[in-house]
Amino acid sequence: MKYISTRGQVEPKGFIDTVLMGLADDGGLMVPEKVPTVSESTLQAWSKLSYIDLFLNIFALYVEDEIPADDLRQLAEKSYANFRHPEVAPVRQINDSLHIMELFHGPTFAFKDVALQFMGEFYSYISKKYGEVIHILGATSGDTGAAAIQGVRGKEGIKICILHPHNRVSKVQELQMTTVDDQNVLNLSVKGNFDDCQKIIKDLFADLPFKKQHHLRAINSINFVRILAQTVYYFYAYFRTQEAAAGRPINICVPSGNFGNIFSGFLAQKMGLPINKLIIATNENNILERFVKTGEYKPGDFRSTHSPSMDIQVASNFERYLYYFLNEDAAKVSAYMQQLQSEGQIVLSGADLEQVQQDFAAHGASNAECLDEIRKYKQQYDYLLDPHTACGIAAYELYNGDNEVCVTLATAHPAKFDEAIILCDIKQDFPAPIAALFDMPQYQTVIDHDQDEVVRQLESFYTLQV
Ligand SMILES: N[C@@H](CCOP(=O)(O)O)C(=O)O
Repeated sequence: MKYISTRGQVEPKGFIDTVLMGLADDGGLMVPEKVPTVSESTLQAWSKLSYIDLFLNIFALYVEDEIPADDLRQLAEKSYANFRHPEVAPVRQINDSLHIMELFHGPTFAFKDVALQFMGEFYSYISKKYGEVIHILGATSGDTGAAAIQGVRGKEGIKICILHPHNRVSKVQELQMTTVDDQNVLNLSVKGNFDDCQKIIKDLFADLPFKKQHHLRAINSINFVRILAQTVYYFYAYFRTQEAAAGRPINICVPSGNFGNIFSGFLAQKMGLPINKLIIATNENNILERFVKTGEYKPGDFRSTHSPSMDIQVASNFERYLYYFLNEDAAKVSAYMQQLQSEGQIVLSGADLEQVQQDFAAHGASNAECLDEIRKYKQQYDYLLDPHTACGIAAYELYNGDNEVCVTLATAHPAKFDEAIILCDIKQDFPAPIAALFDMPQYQTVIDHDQDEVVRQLESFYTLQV
């Protein structure tokens, strides 16, 4: 299995080099040269596997012999040992048509742990086995940062710097990141929004001499391994719902900001998982909804919402979708991305738009809708949704058809977003690890939205002996 760039200017790479490269050196995103497909009989055989065995079977198709099978098993077992649920990602049936896959049983109570616990172990393995220097640079709207830091804190040979938007993440998200006192962690709180943070890190990754000199590694979903690790739970969700669905089509509804989570579902579908509909849920930052409904992909005005992890206008994995949408034509992808940069938009119409609408349905929930869903599900089912999952539920209610079953992905635990829960007049008890954060000192550097300042911070952090 080799990996290539969506823009076609990178020599094919193996799995490990692809992970280490992160953002492709030509500015594109790495994708498998050929997506492996699985037969019906394989799906049948996989449907009874435990989460870890399923993970190993799927990874085997992408990693081939680059990592010995025993090593990969150890890495996977270590990655999921800290999850609070033995199934890793359990599925709960809420009513006849709705199932919720709880992806928040990892150390930082968000779906990001599922991939980032593995990435932490993987980077540590690569650092020990090959002596690679691992200097992680990432941007977060709240959840990725906390999960990435948790995945590598205190690990030898690894340093991590995370940019988050100052005062634009929830209090718990901020505490999860900034109460970590390990010397290998640097939190930069940037006066700006998530898109500003993501742009800074992408520009630094695109500066190849800088990237090489400082051994920059990515943990965001620009890194293909993030996508792959998330693909596993789509298979798991499908298999765990099949019995209750009793032959009815199964849809999956996905709260998504950076398009990484939903793209993992798209990849699972491409591999042969018979997901009926992929439903994108987002908030008032509804670029993805507008794209699916009108064909116009155009970043709009940034809004602060009750679901801050999805406060994103420029969705980085959109480019991976474009690549497959354009029949893997890298020259066309480059032209579209060039157009996005110069004209600020991409517009699809006619048969192209119809194709997009076959691939996805999408809904951007308003702030009011989000809170209404939280109240409603607490009242009707005594189930407390976090605000991102609530946006997902709003989308499920709109797009799940009669006689269809839907798995909505619960991407975070409500305790991470008490600001929204309080607005619904609901009182929740915090799980102990979250409650403990409020008594801890914080470590972060607040900086202006200024790339040169980030460079200065990185240069001193990466040369620091820890
Ligand atoms: N919602 C994310 C934003 C970054 O997305 P990623 O999937 O590319 O890491 C967050 O919580 O940080």
